[in-house]
Amino acid sequence: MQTLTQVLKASTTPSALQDVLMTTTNTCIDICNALHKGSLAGILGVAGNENVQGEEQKKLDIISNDMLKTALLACPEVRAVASEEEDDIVPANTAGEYLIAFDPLDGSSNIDINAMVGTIFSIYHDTGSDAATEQSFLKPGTEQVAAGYVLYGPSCMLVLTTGQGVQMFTLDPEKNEFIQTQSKVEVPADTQEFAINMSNQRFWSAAMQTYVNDLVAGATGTREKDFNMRWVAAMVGDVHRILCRGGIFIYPWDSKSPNRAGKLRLMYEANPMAMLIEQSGGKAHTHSQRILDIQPEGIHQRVAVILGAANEVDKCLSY
Ligand SMILES: O=P(O)(O)OC[C@H]1O[C@](O)(COP(=O)(O)O)[C@@H](O)[C@@H]1O
Ligand SMILES: [Mg+2]
Ligand SMILES: [Mg+2]
Repeated sequence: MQTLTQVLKASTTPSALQDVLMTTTNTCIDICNALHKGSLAGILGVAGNENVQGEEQKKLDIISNDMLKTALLACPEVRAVASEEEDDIVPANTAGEYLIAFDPLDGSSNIDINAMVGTIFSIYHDTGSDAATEQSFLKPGTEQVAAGYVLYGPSCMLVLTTGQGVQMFTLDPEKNEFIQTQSKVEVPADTQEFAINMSNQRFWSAAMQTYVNDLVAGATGTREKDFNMRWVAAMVGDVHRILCRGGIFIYPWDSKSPNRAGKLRLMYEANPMAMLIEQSGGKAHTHSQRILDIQPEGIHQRVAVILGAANEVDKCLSY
């Protein structure tokens, strides 16, 4: 079995990008080790601040953000970073060639119940003689050169794409190294499993309510087949399930917050997951367009997300 380093060395991935990927994923191993210490290290609970999006920050949101920021700013190939937990982009080395956007800890509400969380990252190529600005990051997801996540679950896993399919790696905790455990991930086009936060049902659009009602009606309704439901409450866990055994994941627009397009963030969550899903043969859309085609207007922009099994995403959009 090959290590991540060996897989990258044998690929056409530019060596500078390999450095960025190794820095990112090695830092995730450090985050994993910190998570495993849990209460023993005094790292659980709330930090007492809000992020730029008005969400309560957990101590681990800040710790994992600081760990990634510190490591990436010290990497000569990194031009700038953007994070869900930072108000503004953080310029690094002007001569660096890569921009990294990340959600340092996805599924924050799961931390205190010892359930699945993860780190999601998205990488763009960018050069220039001046320091990077927010504008440098505002590229559509089609321009990502790599995307992935590290899932801190019963085992620690890295799921990665550099635009040539999706590979899975499992952390060997004795060697502190990711080992390739799946070389080609494929999402089946059809499914009988969906993921959505049902408690928001009355706030969805009429069309979304009809679509989900038809799923719930199962074999007795127009779909004429039963559907199972799962909700990890961490996008990283729900997307991982879809990459492992298929399904559809939806975080739609809702009228609880009518002025925002959705809950999830385009740069840190939707774009990297959309690249992974498309690279595995699935689809990723908002209510009206392909996620990877969106021209971002701001680094903290939110979007509605409908992703997973290609035929089921099409079915949902047909409503
Ligand atoms: O609280 P809800 O509605 O179940 O939302 C869960 C969703 O929110 C998120 O936790 C948002 O991510 P953060 O934890 O990074 O803010 C997603 O991972 C997840 O899909
Ligand atoms: Mg998140
Ligand atoms: Mg987060």
